[in-house]
Amino acid sequence: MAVDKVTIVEVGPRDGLQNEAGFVDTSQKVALINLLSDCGFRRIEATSFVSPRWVPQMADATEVMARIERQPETVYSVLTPNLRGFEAAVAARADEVAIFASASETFSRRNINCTIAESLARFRPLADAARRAAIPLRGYVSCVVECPYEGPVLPSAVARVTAELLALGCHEVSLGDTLGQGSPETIGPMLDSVLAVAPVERLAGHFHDTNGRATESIELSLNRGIRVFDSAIGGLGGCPYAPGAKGNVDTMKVQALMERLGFETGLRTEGLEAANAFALAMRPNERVSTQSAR
Ligand SMILES: CC(C)(COP(=O)([O-])OP(=O)([O-])OC[C@H]1O[C@@H](n2cnc3c(N)ncnc32)[C@H](O)[C@@H]1OP(=O)([O-])[O-])[C@@H](O)C(=O)NCCC(=O)NCCSC(=O)C[C@@](C)(O)CC(=O)[O-]
Repeated sequence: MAVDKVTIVEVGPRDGLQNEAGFVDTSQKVALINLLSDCGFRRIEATSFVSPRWVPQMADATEVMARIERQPETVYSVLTPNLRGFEAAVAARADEVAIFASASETFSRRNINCTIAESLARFRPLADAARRAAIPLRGYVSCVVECPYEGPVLPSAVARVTAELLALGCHEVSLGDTLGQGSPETIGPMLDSVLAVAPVERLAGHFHDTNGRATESIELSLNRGIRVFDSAIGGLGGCPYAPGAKGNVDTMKVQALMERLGFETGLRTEGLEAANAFALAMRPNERVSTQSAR
């Protein structure tokens, strides 16, 4: 019988470390990514080319990309908010770039300092440049069920932004429960709405684990046919513009869930344990709370 496969996108080095209090040394970031590369991940989100004034933790993006030991089969992806970030990502030999929009207006303003419509307009030249350079483009939608500033988010708003990102040329859109407040009761209707406008094979789940219910949301998403999930080793991180949000769902938890449900991830247990121990050891006690660039 063919085994059903799931891809885990390891986002700890970016989504995790962007939120740590105090600057994590570049060597530590590089060592973490190298350990993750040894686990068999085919997709690692390594860093982001954003404004260092907004997210100081990612100020060493170019150096991180230059120093990691790349596995030939692994895609090293980076976040890019604008054309400037894209150009820096290309120069750093990123294999994939990710643009990030929000389903909530206030989160969009707090995170990237523009409205949702403005963000989509800003992404267009970036998407065109990515197409010309044949660099795969990933999209994110933040706040798919709840916004830290506006409260519950309408499923139709998530579907609208997802459709726009796909129209821009994203090969995949990752649905972000930024605040980690999702449950099957809220994730279900959101997925219903998104699946009405997007093919399931173009979607990924990105769940933070603030309430410890991320694996329930993943299980529900699996039942709807989603086979790509983002997670962070050691449960690292959060989002600097989502006060109160805890880290991404822990990669070890997702791996255990997939093993229990009979899905193959291609990840090596020994490697995961080593990377997990390293991530836990590098995790400072305190996180950044709300940051403001202005
Ligand atoms: C989008 C901007 C740049 C707008 O920021 P802005 O202030 O409106 O734009 P700006 O053009 O005036 O630029 C401000 C400064 O940044 C510089 N700058 C401008 N662009 C770049 C660049 N690419 N790389 C390096 N520097 C850049 C620019 O040169 C200027 O420098 P200054 O004059 O102050 O010295 C800013 O808001 C920003 O960088 N935001 C990023 C915020 C961020 O990274 N948030 C976390 C990631 S999203 C997330 O975690 C959610 C996700 C994806 O995981 C899914 C989920 O869970 O929901």
